[in-house]
Amino acid sequence: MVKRSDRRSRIESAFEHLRRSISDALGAAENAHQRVLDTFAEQEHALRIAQTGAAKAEREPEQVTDDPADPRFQAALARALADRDEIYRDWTEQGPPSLAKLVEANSPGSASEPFDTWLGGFGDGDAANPPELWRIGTASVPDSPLSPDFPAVVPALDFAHLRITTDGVPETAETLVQNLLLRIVSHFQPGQVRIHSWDIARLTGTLPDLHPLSSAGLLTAHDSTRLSDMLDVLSDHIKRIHSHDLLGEHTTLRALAAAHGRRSEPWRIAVLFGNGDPLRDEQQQQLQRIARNGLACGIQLITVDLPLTVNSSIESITLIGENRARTSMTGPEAVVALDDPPTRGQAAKACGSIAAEFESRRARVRTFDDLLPDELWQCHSRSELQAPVGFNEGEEVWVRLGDASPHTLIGGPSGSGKTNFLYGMLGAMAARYSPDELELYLLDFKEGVSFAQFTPGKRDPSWLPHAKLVGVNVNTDREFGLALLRFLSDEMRRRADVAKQHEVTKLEELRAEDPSGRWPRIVAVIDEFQYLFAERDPVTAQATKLLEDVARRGRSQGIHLVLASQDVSGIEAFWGKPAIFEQFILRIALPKARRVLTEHNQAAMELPRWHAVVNHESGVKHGNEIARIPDATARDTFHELQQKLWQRRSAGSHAPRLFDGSNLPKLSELADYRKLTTSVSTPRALLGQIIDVEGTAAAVRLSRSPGRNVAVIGSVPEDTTSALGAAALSLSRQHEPGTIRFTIGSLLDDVDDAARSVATELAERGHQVDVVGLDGIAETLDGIAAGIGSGASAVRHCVVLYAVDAAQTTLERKDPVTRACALDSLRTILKQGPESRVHVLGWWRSAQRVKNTLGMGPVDDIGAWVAFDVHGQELSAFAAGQPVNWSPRSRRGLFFDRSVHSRPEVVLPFDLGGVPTVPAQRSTEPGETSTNARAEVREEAGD
Ligand SMILES: Nc1ncnc2c1ncn2[C@@H]1O[C@H](COP(=O)(O)OP(=O)(O)OP(=O)(O)O)[C@@H](O)[C@H]1O
Repeated sequence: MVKRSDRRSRIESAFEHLRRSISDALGAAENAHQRVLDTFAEQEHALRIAQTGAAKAEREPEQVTDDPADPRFQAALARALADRDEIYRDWTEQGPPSLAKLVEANSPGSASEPFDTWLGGFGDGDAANPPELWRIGTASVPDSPLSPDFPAVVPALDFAHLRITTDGVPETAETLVQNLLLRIVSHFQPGQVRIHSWDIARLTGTLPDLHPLSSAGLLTAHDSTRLSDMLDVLSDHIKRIHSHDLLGEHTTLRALAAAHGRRSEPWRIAVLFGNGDPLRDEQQQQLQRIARNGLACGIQLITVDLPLTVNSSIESITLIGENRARTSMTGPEAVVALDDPPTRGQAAKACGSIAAEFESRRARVRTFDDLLPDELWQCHSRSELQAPVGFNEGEEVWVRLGDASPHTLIGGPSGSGKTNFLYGMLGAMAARYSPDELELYLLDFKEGVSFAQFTPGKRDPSWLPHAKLVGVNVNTDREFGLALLRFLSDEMRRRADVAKQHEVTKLEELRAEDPSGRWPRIVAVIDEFQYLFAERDPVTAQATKLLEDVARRGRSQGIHLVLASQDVSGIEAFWGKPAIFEQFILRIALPKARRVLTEHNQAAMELPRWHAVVNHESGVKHGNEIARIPDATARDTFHELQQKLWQRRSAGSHAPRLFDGSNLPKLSELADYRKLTTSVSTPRALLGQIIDVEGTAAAVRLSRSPGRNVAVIGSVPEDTTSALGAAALSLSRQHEPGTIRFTIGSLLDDVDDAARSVATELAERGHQVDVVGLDGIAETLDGIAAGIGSGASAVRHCVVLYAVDAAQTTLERKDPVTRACALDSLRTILKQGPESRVHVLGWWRSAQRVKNTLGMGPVDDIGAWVAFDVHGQELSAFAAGQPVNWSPRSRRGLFFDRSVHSRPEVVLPFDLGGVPTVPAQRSTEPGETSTNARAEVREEAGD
């Protein structure tokens, strides 16, 4: 029995164990299950919190769970908030302060500062470097921890259009736009920003606080029914700016302004208030086009409730009620609390004073000084030259010489102010560009000394450091115009050759390739240039050819022509050659100028005094800019500037070469004369000065070869004695005493003093000089001829004969015994002398008389000649038989050296300085004088 009860208790305890085990096992499973459920619930909460946003889940937990107290939700929320804080930490600590700092630095003054610090003043912001971002309010990210504030800014002006979408309350948008525009118009000089507004819903225009700007034309409120007018105005601006300002390397006004340090056009901001509906098709398309192309031209659109889709940069602001907005700049998370506006009175007052300031600037009489920059010589001429020349309603009107407008034509009747205009333009350029950036070649064909101011004078030693050449009183010396064109053409070729070596084609590229080289732009001014083409002759033909060359190819080599004329209508060479004329893209028409602008452009006819039409579009009407031209020739204008520039000139700066057609060049000052030295094997006899840019001497080399004699032909003693004297004096300079001797034949009373003066001067220089009169000439020539027969001497012998033909009878007188005459001796000297170092420098009073001396044969013994007041046809025999086209003119000669010339060239006789060319008075008989002179000279020469 015991056994049975034991067994039962064991079974019961076994069951008990089993039950406990089962119970334990079941309990553990339930716990595990619960844990899994909890984890799952928490993750589900986390997922929902993530979908809703941690901040919203915290703010409105019932959006995420039915039981916000559920610890599993709380755990998930705590973790989400901790993660968010971790993610935001960097931004929270550094983002807002660094943003505020960036805005402060990049949006100075009215671009970001509170209204009360600047409202009511006039800005002087740098329009070449405008702020990119403009403040509209204070932003925060409500869902971020601590939610620190930061300034909310939007791009404006060149950088982006602005699209505003309202919440149905357009007044908020209007305040926002007004605030932004107030900041912008107050930032720059009055006039730098122009506003256009249009409101579909309001006939009276919008932006009431800005209304005072409209009195000065700074705000144009367009009629609500005439949107097209506004769009047309903007489209026209874009077209004009493209064809006017953006022709060169720059594709935006902003880039152009950055390169030149100034804004050539004001900004135009167009504000359009719509009603949410798109515009009519063609208006919408036009608006899209403006949006696409406007920013490059400084045209910014601000649209309100107007659908607009463009590829160009556009920022959007969406108003969300209570003066709050979201912007594309700050992203969807940030909310912008828009700035409160200033009071209406404050804003209107500020706009009123901006308008008044603009008006008063516009009305101010601008002077020559206003054409000058604050700092001299700060500009580079790599791509073009530009400078203001006048003012339009107070705004500067600029001219540009560059690829797009290489050359200028200036027209206006006498007294209309052409010379004054040139002074203004050249002054404005010379003040901006240093002489390494700009060189000037200035020629005035009219009588007078208009450009002489640029060269040193007796009272004022200053000169314009940019000027290389100044030609005044050139009216009869058309060859000088030709010489300038030839010089420019040669320079153009030289530049093109160097460019080629650098494998480029244009000056601009050459300057980039050769930054250390000196490649200034050249401006060549020819005033009254019609004189150059005044006759139908070879000068006109050559000038036309050269002008065409320079006009066409000068643009790429930085060579710019500025041609001015009273009347361009009669210039056949010009009008008959469209290829030339087309290159003169910049036209300046002074009041009543004819044919400078196109036929249908009559603007010059209505111009008031001291105004000009400046037109960079070949004179067509839409290129007209009217400018008031300041007085640049009055006292203390150009002259004062020249003084300043002269003081700044570099150490090596030389005064410009002056060609003054009314004065003769002084032999003693001529570079070619001063350069003469004794260390030459073949001396050169200088006869006059060639009409060229350098002022080269007309020189004949007296080598030991046949024909190296010089004939001076003509009946005007002052010219011919100058040529003979200059020849003798220049030869003396190339010989040590004892290595040359002179025999001066003074054969005409009228020139005896001139001959004797030269003889005295030669003797004073230590040379042996014999002066012989009519009485002794035959014997002297016979002696020299006989000497030639006995071989060459080491001493050069110059036989200088004043008026050979005056001794013709004497020379022809035959020796009764030998039947020989001195004329034969002269012919022998002419023929055989040069090889024996004996040269004749003779003056004959006509071409026929030279022939008489030479006899029947050819004229080869006269290798070089200079002729004054002799007609061309008389000279052709002396110029290898070619026709010589020359009408004599006062104080000019024709020079030909058969060994170097293909055709004769024009020369000026020299002013010999102390050595008189013609005697003032005669007191004694020629024979006596000669004898006395001989004695004197021999004495002085120590002979
Ligand atoms: N913008 C101006 N403001 C004041 N005076 C001016 C202005 N332009 C020219 N003048 C004056 O008018 C006169 C004639 O000017 P300027 O010599 O420049 O004319 P021009 O067209 O070159 O005449 P011309 O062909 O006869 O030489 C000068 O006395 C000059 O001082």
